[in-house]
Amino acid sequence: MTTTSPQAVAVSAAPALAVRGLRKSFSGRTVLDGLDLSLARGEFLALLGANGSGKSTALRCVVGLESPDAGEILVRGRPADTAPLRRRMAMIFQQIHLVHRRTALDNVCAGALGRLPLHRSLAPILFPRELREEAMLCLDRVGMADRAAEPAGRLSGGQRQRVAIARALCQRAEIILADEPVSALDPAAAEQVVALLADLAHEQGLAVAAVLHQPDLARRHADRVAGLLHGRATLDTPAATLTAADLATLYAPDRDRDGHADADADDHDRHAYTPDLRHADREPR
Ligand SMILES: Nc1ncnc2c1ncn2[C@@H]1O[C@H](COP(=O)(O)OP(=O)(O)OP(=O)(O)O)[C@@H](O)[C@H]1O
Repeated sequence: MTTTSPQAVAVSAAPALAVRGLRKSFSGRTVLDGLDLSLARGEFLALLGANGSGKSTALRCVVGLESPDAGEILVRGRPADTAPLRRRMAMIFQQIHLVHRRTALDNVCAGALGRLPLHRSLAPILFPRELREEAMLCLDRVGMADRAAEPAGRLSGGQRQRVAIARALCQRAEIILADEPVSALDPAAAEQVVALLADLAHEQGLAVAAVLHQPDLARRHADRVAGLLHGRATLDTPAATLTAADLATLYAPDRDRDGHADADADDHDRHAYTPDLRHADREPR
């Protein structure tokens, strides 16, 4: 008879990703101030927050592009400080990092480089047939199979972002972290890419977090919204119940670190940034 240890049960029930007490300063300036976040399998989380609130730094710390000063990053309950656990995460950026002269298919195959023997990863011609087949399935999943042979540089921004997502799938990432994936896209392409990220969470069980500067997109497609203010998650709410008041608190320039109004802020600062709240208070989905 096999028995499961309480520790193993705790790990299997753990969220796909948990961030606890994350701290990061640059030159003595606090950017992350004890950030807590969690992300479940099958969940699409939108990260909102004003410029400079620490969203990119948080994602960069999670994937290991920055070293946090303190805090814990757990993947399925285990510290994410080993290469195999880090490979479970893929990051997608606003600036899409594809090799433009290579085909979409080659770029997607590159997602598997971390698990290929070195000699197979040196030249695309050596990508094994099985990998190319897997990459084709990934391109098909993002609706780009018919452009597989096209050099990435000839694709539109939205198409390139979908190829970057296919590359994350080919990496077999379980967690996708997207930093402003649609900020450079037109509204239709942005809607398509965010809907795709939501589908990957809901249909494939991936854990997906995306920094968005469009509360409306978050409301339409995300399950949950976390809002960062001065490097802390001060808002955590189902996306469907996100209110104009939530957004006003998050984006008001005159909020202190606890989200309270700062009586000293002058009127110019107070009106420096007004998010588009026109649709924020409509009925939940
Ligand atoms: N490598 C770095 N060195 C110094 N300062 C940095 C570094 N990276 C980020 N910062 C600073 O940390 C603060 C938070 O930056 P971050 O990019 O995380 O914010 P953000 O919420 O993603 O903003 P945005 O919405 O504008 O992308 C900013 O003031 C930024 O200048």
